[in-house]
Amino acid sequence: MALEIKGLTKQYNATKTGLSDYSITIDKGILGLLGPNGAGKSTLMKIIATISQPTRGTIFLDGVDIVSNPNFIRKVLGYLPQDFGVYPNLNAYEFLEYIAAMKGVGGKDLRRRIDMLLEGVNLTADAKKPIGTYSGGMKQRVGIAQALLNDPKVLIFDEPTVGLDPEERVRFRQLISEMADDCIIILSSHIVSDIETIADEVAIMQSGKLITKGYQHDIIEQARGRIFEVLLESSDVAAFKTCYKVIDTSRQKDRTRVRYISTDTANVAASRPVDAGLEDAYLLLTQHNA
Ligand SMILES: Nc1ncnc2c1ncn2[C@@H]1O[C@H](COP(=O)(O)OP(=O)(O)OP(=O)(O)O)[C@@H](O)[C@H]1O
Repeated sequence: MALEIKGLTKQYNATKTGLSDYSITIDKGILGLLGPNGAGKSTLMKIIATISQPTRGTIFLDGVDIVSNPNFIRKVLGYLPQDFGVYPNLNAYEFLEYIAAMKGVGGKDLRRRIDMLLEGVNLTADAKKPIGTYSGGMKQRVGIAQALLNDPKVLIFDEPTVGLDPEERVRFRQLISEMADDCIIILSSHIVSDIETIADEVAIMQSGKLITKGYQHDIIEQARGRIFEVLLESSDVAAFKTCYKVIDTSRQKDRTRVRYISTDTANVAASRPVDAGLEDAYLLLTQHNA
């Protein structure tokens, strides 16, 4: 199973472009979408979920054009939008029953499936309370459960970890990892470490364009030899930031350890090269293409 996206463009109006000639092939497994605000992540997800129409371009799922045949993907789609809304007076169980009816999911196994999903997102104990009384993270978990109701083969999660505490993030990761052998799973996040721990492959986007896509180690490789650390007098850090892209700083007694990107070999005295991670590569690649 594969999604083949070619030349996808979304022009919202004369000045706003959501996607610009975007092409990517997405296979089974978990693909993490990373990109700064406004990169086009939600636009891409909405178009794949057939909520929004592209201005130009094609999307084929297993050879079928889903822009002109949206029902082909809708039957196998689970989607958690960024602005997921719930009915505050329904409890989680009733809400999932309602969504099941909307999706045409029924049958004698429905009750068991809802119970299993509520267990999967750790809401069994609260399933009979009105959703209006839930915390943001609990509502998000209802959203995750509804996306899984129809045993989807294409799963799209727009910022699924927003509001989840570390324990619930781990639970989410386990839940979708179990499905990844058999599904195309696309998720976006602003939190690089979330993508790092969840995704097999990563697509970095910016200004509606794909910058790079690949397995994490191949993307990290692109930052090899470009990441350095130096110990500076704390009073010198502000000036340093005007010359270099600083990734992180940490106070060390009276000095500050600065992690930074240099596209030349570092020419700052006392700098040392350090191993790159996904966050370093992300910042390097998005800075380079800005
Ligand atoms: N309905 C809309 N009308 C006009 N412009 C839009 C609309 N939706 C998105 N845009 C614009 O399209 C671009 C891409 O937005 P999009 O929401 O897809 O980015 P994103 O990567 O999901 O950002 P974020 O991480 O902030 O959610 C932005 O410039 C945004 O302002």
